[in-house]
Amino acid sequence: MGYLSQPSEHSNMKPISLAKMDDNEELCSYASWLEKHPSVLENFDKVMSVAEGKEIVVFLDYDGTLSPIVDDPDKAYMSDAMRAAVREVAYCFPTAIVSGRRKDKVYEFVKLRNVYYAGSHGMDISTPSGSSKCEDQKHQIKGVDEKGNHVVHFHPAKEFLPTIQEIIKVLKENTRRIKGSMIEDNMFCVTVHYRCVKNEEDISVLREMVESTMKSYSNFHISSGRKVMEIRPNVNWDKGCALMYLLDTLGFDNFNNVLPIYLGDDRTDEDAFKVIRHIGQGFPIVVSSIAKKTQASYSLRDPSDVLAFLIRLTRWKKNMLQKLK
Ligand SMILES: O=P(O)(O)OC[C@H]1O[C@H](O[C@H]2O[C@H](CO)[C@@H](O)[C@H](O)[C@H]2O)[C@H](O)[C@@H](O)[C@@H]1O
Repeated sequence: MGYLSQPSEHSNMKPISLAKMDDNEELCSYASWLEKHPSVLENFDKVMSVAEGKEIVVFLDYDGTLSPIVDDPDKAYMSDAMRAAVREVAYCFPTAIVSGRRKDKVYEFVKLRNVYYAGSHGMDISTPSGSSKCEDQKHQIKGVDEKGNHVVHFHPAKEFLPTIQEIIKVLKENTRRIKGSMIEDNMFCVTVHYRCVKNEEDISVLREMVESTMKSYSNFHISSGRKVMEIRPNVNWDKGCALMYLLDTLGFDNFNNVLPIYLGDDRTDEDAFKVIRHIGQGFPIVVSSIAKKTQASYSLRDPSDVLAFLIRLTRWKKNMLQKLK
């Protein structure tokens, strides 16, 4: 299943216990953390000095990166200013949004036709032509995307769809009495939300309920996110593999010249950060206002910093083009 031999953390994984269910663990002071993961905004010119002449490809996570974290996942709207900035960036560079959410939902929020979308933590990708290098040809199927374009869909977890629907039904039933909890259908994965569960004891009960339910589904594993438990099928695929797949299918498989920029705030984005480190060039950028363990080289504080960075990136490209005239 692996793509370009990416190592998997999830193969043969059983449901695991969640040692930590909070948003993030603060490690040290933000100031000392910033020395290791400097702000890409404050060091913009220095950082971008290596980018001249390179093919920049931009990858953006959605929740917590393009939209602020809110209580109701159905109301995680991005601002018009952010939408305009992403649109401009996508005119300048190939741009993809890689989200844990189902792809159609992300498109509903973003509403931009000039970006690529990868949903369900990368397990739902549509690109113009698919990949000839992909080891997993049987999961590439011709179809039509949300924008009405003829595309090749890549669905590495397709076989799991009926079981995922069953899990959603069972989880909704089993967790019904936990006030504030919510089960989100993310197509190829499931998210159990507890941001609005006010009673601490209920959070522990919810965790036990989910773990005990998932004992019957050994082909799935549980990971943690920002006040969520994520239930994902055991396929060797993550946001890092999605990044590689997108680079390849969009024609950027010559790693000498490509410079991926990936912005994300969550644990699942760390897989993409690792891949960029492995490629050896590009900018893994974590969005965080607290010090936390990360593979990212640079940081941005919050979505408003992300907005400022995207605007700056577009301006940089326009200046470059101006210089060439
Ligand atoms: O990969 P992402 O685009 O970052 O998606 C990860 C999860 O994001 C959403 O949940 C998070 O944002 C919600 C809205 O702000 C918030 O209420 C929740 O507590 C956060 O965890 C989304 O609802 C999940 O399905 C995604 O898996």
